[in-house]
Amino acid sequence: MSEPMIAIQGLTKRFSTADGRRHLAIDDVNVEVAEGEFVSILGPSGCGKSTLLYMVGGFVAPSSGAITVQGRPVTGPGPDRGPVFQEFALFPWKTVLENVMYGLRQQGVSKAEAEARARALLDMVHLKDFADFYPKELSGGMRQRVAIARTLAYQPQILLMDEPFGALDAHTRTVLQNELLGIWERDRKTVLFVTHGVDEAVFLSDRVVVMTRAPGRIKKVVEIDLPRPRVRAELLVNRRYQEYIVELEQLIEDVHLEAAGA
Ligand SMILES: Nc1ncnc2c1ncn2[C@@H]1O[C@H](COP(=O)(O)OP(=O)(O)OP(=O)(O)O)[C@@H](O)[C@H]1O
Repeated sequence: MSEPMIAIQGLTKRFSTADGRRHLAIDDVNVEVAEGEFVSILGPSGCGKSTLLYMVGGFVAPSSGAITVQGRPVTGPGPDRGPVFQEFALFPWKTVLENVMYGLRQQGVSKAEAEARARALLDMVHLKDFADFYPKELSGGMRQRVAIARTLAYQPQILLMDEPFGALDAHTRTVLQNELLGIWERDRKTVLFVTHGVDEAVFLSDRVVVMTRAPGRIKKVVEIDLPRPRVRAELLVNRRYQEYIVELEQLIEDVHLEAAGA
């Protein structure tokens, strides 16, 4: 088997709480993600999904265990891993075009080339006519599209997405899920995608990693064996799709019951 794109081994994270105690957030997580694979992390609030993603991004250091990307240990952020995190807001004082160009300019790409690439990406996320707008003039869905374009601009091999569509209305979420799948099917980046949504996880993913309540451990990894390209209307009447939804809903319910001591 070829080397995994991301290998997470024995990963543990402890935080110090305000009163000086140590809080175990992630406990002995082991998972491998293959190149080009779309893997979602699903679990209850506070189980450590974001922390796991931030550690892969190199923004948070593990307490123990190891993360490698293409065999190289993660020691900090790098251009091979592109974050799409809600709190990584767009620069409000820059236009949409300037926001998408920013990372490229930082990397030393010439202004003309950065602009050409940024415009092509804005076209891809259906925002070509909004290049000169400022973030505050856009809807939440449009802002999230800009954030995705900005990350794609510097061509990371891995996309790290932390509930990127969580704050959007149901219709916009569906539209952006379709767009993300379209982009992914075209250039097959490796994606690690944190979500609370069972249907979102099944629709998008090759595999879904279900986590327990805190401290977050892996409860089960469910392989989603559904044909691609995926068309929502077809999946909704697909019996296997429905079975995955039921299986994952049941797993999430079990996680909550276990935590309640039932
Ligand atoms: N910087 C930090 N300092 C102390 N504790 C932290 C820090 N970051 C996260 N935690 C704790 O680690 C645990 C996991 O948090 P995390 O945000 O990773 O969970 P999550 O599964 O992403 O939650 P949600 O689904 O609600 O976003 C929580 O108990 C949280 O309070």
